Amino acid sequence: MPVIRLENICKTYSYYEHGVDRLLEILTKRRHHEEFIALHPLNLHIENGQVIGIIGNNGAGKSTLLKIIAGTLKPDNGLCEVTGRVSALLELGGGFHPDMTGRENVYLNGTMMGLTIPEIDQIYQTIVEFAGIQEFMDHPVKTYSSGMFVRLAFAVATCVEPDILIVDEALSVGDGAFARKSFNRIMQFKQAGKTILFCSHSMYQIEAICDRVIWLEHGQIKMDGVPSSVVSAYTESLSQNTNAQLQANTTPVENTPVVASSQIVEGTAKIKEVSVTVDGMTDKKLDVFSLRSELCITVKFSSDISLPSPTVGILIINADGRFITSAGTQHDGLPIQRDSNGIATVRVTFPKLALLKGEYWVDIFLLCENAIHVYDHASTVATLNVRQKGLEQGVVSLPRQWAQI
Ligand SMILES: Nc1ncnc2c1ncn2[C@@H]1O[C@H](COP(=O)(O)OP(=O)(O)OP(=O)(O)O)[C@@H](O)[C@H]1O
Repeated sequence: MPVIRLENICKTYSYYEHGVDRLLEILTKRRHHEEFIALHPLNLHIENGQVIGIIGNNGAGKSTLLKIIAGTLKPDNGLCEVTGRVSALLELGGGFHPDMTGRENVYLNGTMMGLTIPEIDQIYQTIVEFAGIQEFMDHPVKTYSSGMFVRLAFAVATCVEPDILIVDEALSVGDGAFARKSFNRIMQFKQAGKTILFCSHSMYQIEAICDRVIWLEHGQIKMDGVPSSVVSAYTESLSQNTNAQLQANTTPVENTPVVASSQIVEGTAKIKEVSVTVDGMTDKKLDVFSLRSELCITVKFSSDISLPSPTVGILIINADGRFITSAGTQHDGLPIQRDSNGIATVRVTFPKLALLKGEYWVDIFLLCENAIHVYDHASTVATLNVRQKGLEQGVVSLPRQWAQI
């Protein structure tokens, strides 16, 4: 039986150009507003324990859908049935009263989620410890920084033992050590078999976490299925639109950049240096001879030594924004030994690089030990300009054997 059942749910927003237009509409009984359909009639069933990724372009209707499931927004029509306690992290400070203290807001939110005061008393300390803002709990939340807001909201949402957790990734993870902690928390929910709805623009994380993905486009379900299929169809559609945008938005950084320096913040890790060489040459733009050149990428990072060693990932992207290939120390089984300061350097070599002609960019990721949470990302550390002999087509040359039968 589904724990979430939506039948013919739809939502239209009204826009009034001037405040007075609402009044005019009532008085004149004539329409003085524009309408925008955010969700067309939509049907969706979600089973208990499923981890659902919601993806789609800006304005596709993801937040609208999630707010309806969370019960903070009423649909215009249709049936929305949700079984169990729902915790949602959708709007920064949503559900918090600005004039009330952190402590009062914990009690307010807890009661709104159906907990009794003794039940909230029992989890209060866990919430405070998870949020790590003990000394601010008696201050009004309007004095909080956005980071403190996120910490408290995440702690409340996940400590009340919800059956269904709805998370907008952008609002859940915050930064620094808290990012890792909150990500681990989401993974614990997954392992405990809870239902999770996870909205993110990071396709990597969607694929890593979810077991079903729903792609929304213009307020309709464009695709619903296993993550690998939906994510590749979505990224394919993005790559058709983003070529020009990517070119405009990406400023290649110097090769061998010092991305971060000195002391590492507790619970985090940083890329310190990256060096990309082709046949021993280092430059911002590198010439590569298909199937002959050797590409060598060296990454130095620093990390919190009290945590397991981070893992390193390399992503090669073409000028259309398509992910051509990736390689990671976790996937490839390289154990990384760090020095006593948490520093290590790893190198990956691609002999006889099998890319075909074209321009490619190299991105570097520093990830947690499970290669899910991203600590740090260095974008376009090098541009590879690949030339080739002959007319072989496509982006990669596959090893092969021909035979006449
Ligand atoms: N309260 C509102 N009043 C009017 N229009 C709204 C309101 N909330 C959302 N919209 C509009 O509805 C559409 C869908 O918005 P929604 O926030 O659901 O999209 P989204 O997929 O979550 O986008 P994003 O990825 O940018 O968060 C957008 O065009 C948005 O401008």
